[in-house]
Amino acid sequence: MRISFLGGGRMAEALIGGLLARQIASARGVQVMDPDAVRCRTLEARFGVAAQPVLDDAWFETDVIVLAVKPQHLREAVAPLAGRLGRILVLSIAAGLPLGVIGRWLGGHRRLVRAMPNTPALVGAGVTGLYADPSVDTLGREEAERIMAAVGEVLWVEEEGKIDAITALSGSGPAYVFAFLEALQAAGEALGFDAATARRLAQATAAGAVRLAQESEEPLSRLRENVTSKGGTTEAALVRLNERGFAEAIREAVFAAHARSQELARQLGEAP
Ligand SMILES: NC(=O)C1=CN([C@@H]2O[C@H](COP(=O)(O)OP(=O)(O)OC[C@H]3O[C@@H](n4cnc5c(N)ncnc54)[C@H](OP(=O)(O)O)[C@@H]3O)[C@@H](O)[C@H]2O)C=CC1
Ligand SMILES: O=C(O)[C@@H]1CCC=N1
Repeated sequence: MRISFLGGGRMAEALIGGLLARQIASARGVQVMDPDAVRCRTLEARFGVAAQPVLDDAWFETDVIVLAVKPQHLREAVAPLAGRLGRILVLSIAAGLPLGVIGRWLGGHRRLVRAMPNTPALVGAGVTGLYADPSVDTLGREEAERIMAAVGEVLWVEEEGKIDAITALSGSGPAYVFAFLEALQAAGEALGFDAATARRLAQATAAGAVRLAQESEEPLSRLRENVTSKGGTTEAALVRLNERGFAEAIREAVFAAHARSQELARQLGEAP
């Protein structure tokens, strides 16, 4: 597959790494356009792909264009693409921007897929939600899925609105997990461990708990109960978490991210 990236930042780098490692594309089949020439040189040195700060005709000799710039920059970034796309599949990973808006910016292009990955993609452990414009054929869907599967799990949704929900849950989700780990590390330090030891204990606990959950068919509540001896230490901790409204705080956080994803396009002056 030939793949051109508009934007060569963190997510593009994760995707390029996964695509090359899994041989879904060869280095010769990947091109990047990013206005930062230093960034281009970094990507060229790391992956052997062609990266440049300008769009030329060769960049359009591709099967798929991945839109990997910040939502706030996307309108300006895609303006030079309008009318030059033909049958190229456009795969947007930008948060909060509906396909209707992107299609308009692309001069009415409909061969569009919207994806919402997350940063564990950097280590091949991402999860991505995908939504295709109804006009996209099976080949287009397969191409999009192969690209995103190079960096982790993929999940299709049939309603575009669900991409905003995926953004709130798994797109932003790694930050909630890191915030939890930071808090656990800080508590460990307060109990007298040095930072490295507290971090190691927090990370090993989270990794082990997630693996146990993945390998178990039990509901998560049962796994929690299995740790919680009556009158024991865990119960003492969970009482405090509940008093502090832990579950409500997570719910409110996810709903805030969801609302933000829904309002991003409106803030850019675009109705979906
Ligand atoms: N980070 C995350 O957790 C996730 C991000 N996303 C989405 O992925 C997209 C990319 O995010 P991320 O990789 O984190 O962002 P980065 O800022 O790391 O990468 C964006 C890159 O695009 C470049 N750029 C800016 N303007 C243009 C332009 N006109 N043409 C081409 N390239 C341009 C930027 O250059 P410069 O820095 O010089 O401006 C930068 O190198 C965003 O839309 C985001 O919503 C999706 C899921 C998760
Ligand atoms: O914070 C953001 O807007 C992006 C989208 C999901 C994760 N990061």
